[in-house]
Amino acid sequence: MANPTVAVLGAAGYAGAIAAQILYRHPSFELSAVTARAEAGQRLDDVHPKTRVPLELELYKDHTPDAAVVAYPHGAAAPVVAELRARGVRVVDLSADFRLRDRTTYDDWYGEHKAPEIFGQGVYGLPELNRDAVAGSDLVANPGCYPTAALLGLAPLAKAGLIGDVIIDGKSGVSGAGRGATATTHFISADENVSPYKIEGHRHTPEIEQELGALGNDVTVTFTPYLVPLAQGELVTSYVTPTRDVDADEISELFDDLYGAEPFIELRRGPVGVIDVRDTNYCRISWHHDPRTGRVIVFAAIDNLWKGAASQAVQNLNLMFGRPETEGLR
Ligand SMILES: NC(=O)C1=CN([C@@H]2O[C@H](COP(=O)(O)OP(=O)(O)OC[C@H]3O[C@@H](n4cnc5c(N)ncnc54)[C@H](OP(=O)(O)O)[C@@H]3O)[C@@H](O)[C@H]2O)C=CC1
Ligand SMILES: CC(=O)N[C@@H](CCC(=O)OP(=O)(O)O)C(=O)O
Repeated sequence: MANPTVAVLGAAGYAGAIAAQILYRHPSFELSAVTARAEAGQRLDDVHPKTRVPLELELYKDHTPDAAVVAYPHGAAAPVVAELRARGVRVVDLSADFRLRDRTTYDDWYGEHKAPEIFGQGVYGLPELNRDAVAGSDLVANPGCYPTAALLGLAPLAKAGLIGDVIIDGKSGVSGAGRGATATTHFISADENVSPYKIEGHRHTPEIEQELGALGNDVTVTFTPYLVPLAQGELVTSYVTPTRDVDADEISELFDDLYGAEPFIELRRGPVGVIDVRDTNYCRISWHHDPRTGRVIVFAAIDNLWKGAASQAVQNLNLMFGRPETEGLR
C-alpha cells in the first residue's frame, strides 16, 4: 500500500520548514506538497538551505492529502484547518487555535475564534501524556513550546497531585518568535542580552493550567518567559511548593515510573542544557529537592522548533497513522 501523503502548510516558516525536512526523509509518509505565500515558486532548499528539501513551494489551494501539518500563526490557522477537516484531511495544527478547551479562555487570550464550528475538536498533542487520544484523533493540537517543556517537567508531580504552587521560568531562543523579526527579536536587541517579556501574562499560562488540571492538579501558575541570545533551544525551570512534605526517593520514583520507558524523555541527575537536545525530539529533565525550603525545582530542556513544534508534530502523525512513535525521528 502507498504511504500516506502529507502536506506542510506554511513551509517557509521556521517550524514548517523543519516539519518538511523530517517528513521528506520519513520512511512511512510521502511529503506531497509544501506551501507558502510570498516565496511560492521557489525551492524550499533555496529558502531554507539546511532542510535539503528540493521541492517547490506552492500556493495553498485545495490540497487534499491524507494529512496536513498546518504551521500558520494562531488565528490564520483555524479557518484553513476547518477547510481541511471538511475535506477529510487529518490535521496536526501547530498553532494555539485548538489547544484550549474553554472558548471564553481562548477568546480572552487570542481574540475571537475563527472557526468556532470545530472549536474543541482538537486533541492536545503531548504524546507522553496523551498517547491514546492522539492515536485515535483526526485533529491534533500541537502544544506550545513552553507548555511542552513545562508540562513534561511537572507531569510526574501533577499526576500525584503534589503541586501546591509553582513558579515557571522559561528561557527561549529567538526562533521561538518565528521568522518575522521585531524590534525586540532583532539581533541588535537580542544579542548579548537576557530579557523577560509578556510579564503581564503570557498566553501559554492558561494552556499550562488546563493541562495540569487534566492531570488532576488544579493550580494557578505564575509563568514568566525570557528571550535569550540563542537561535534555537528552550530551558524551563519550575519552582514547585509541594502540597505536603516529599523526599528525594519519592520524587525519584514518580519520575522513573512515568518516564522510564519513554523514548524521547531523558532523565538526568545533573544540570541539563539546551545544546544537548538541539535539532532533536528529546526533552531532557532533571530535578532537585531542596530540603531547606521544601521546594522541588525541575529543569526541562527542549529544542523549541523540534520537540516544541515540528518534530513533535511528526511524533503525533506517527501515532495518528499507527506507525512506531519514533519513526523518522531518531
Ligand atoms: N517557533 C516556535 O518555536 C514555535 C512555533 N509554534 C507555532 O507554530 C506556528 C508556526 O510558527 P513559526 O514557524 O515559528 O512561524 P513563522 O513566522 O516562522 O512562520 C509562519 C508561516 O505562516 C505563514 N503565514 C503567516 N500568516 C499567514 C496567513 N494569514 N495565512 C497563511 N499563511 C500565513 C507565513 O507564510 P509566508 O511566509 O509564506 O507568508 C509563515 O511562513 C505558529 O502557530 C507558532 O505559534 C509552536 C511552538 C513553537
Ligand atoms: C521567543 C518567543 O517569542 N516565543 C514565542 C512562543 C512560541 C510558541 O510556542 O508559540 P505558540 O503558542 O504561539 O504556538 C512566544 O513567546 O510567543
